Amino acid sequence: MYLERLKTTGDFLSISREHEWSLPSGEFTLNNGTQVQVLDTGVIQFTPAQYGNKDIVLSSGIHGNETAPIEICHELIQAVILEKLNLAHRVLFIFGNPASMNLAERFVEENLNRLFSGAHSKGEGLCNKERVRAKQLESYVSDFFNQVEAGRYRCHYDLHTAIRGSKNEKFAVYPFLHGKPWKKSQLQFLLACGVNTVLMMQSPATTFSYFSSSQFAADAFTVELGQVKAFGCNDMSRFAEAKQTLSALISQGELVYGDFNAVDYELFNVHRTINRTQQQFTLAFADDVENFTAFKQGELLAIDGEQQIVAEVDGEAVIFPNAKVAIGQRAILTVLPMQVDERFQ
Ligand SMILES: O=C(O)CCC(=O)N[C@@H](CCC(=O)O)C(=O)O
Ligand SMILES: [Zn+2]
Repeated sequence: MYLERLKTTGDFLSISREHEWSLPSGEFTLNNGTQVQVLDTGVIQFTPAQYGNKDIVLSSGIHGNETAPIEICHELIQAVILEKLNLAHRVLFIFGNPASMNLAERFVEENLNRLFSGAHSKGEGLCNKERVRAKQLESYVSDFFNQVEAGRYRCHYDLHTAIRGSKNEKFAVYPFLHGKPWKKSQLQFLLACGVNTVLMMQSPATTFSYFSSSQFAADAFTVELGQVKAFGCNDMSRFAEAKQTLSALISQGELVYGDFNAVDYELFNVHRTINRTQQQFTLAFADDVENFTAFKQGELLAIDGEQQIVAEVDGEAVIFPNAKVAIGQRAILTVLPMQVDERFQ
C-alpha cells in the first residue's frame, strides 16, 4: 500500500504518476490532527481538525506538460504532509492528468480542459480516459464543496502554463460570470500571486474553472504561470510570489491586501473566440509570436479552410493561438484592453 510511503515522503506527485488513471482511496491523520484523504490518483483532500470558513481547490496538471504549477502544488502537498505547513482551511489538491505528465504531453487522447460541465458525456459513443477523468474530477469537486454546510466561501485556482511565450508572463482567465460583478478582492489576490493581467471571458466554457465558478459560485480562475517546460526545468524564482500566496491562502485565516489600485492591473475583455472549423487551418503568424501581441485592423490572423480571418479592430491581441486544436475547438482567443469600472466590486 502506498500510504506508508506517502506519510514518510509526502510525495503524492510520484505516487500519482505511478498510478496513471486510478489509485485506491486511503486515509490517515497527521499528528497535528489534519485528516488526509486520498480520493484517487492525483486527488488528495486535507481537513484540519479545526477548519476555517474557506473551501479551497487547487488544481494543476490538467494539461500534463504544464509543469511549474504541478511543482508548486507538489511542494505544498509535501509541506502539509510532513507538517511543515499547518492548514487553516479545507483544501482539495488535484493533479489532473498524471498519464499525460508521463508522456510530457498536453493530453493523452482529448483535451481534458474542454470536457467539464458535462461535456465529457456529449457526443454519442465517445468515450476515453480523459472523459472518464473529467467526470470523476467533477464529482470530487462537487463532493468537496457539498460535504460541508452551505454558505461557506469557495474558491478554485486551476493552475496552467501557456504553450507560447507571453508579453505578460503571468495572467489569469476570469470565467464568464453571467453578469455578476468581477471582484476587486480577487484581482488583489492574483496580484499578490504576481499576476497583474486578467482576461474577462464573455461566454460559458467547458473549462474546469468555469465549472467551479458556474456550478458552485466559487471564485474560480484559470491561472497561467509562465510557459510550458519539462519537469525540473522551470525557473521557480519567477513563481515565488504565487507559491507564497497560495501557501498563505491555505494556511492563514484571512489574507490582507493593501489598498486596491486600478493602475496595478492590465485587464482585457475577450473580444471573440476563433474556432478551427476546417481540416486546413493555418495561423498567419510565426510560432514565436507571443500571447498579447496586438494586430492592426485588417491584418490576417488565420486561414480556416477558404476563410481568411482578419483583425476586426486595431489593437486586437491574440491569446492561446494554436492551429493544432481539434476541429470545432478554440484556436485563438482575441482580447482588447479594458479598465476597471462599475462592473467591478
Ligand atoms: O497556451 C495555450 O495555448 C493554452 C494554455 C492553457 O491550457 N490554457 C487554458 C485556458 C483555459 C481557459 O480559457 O480558462 C486552456 O486552453 O485550457
Ligand atoms: Zn493548460
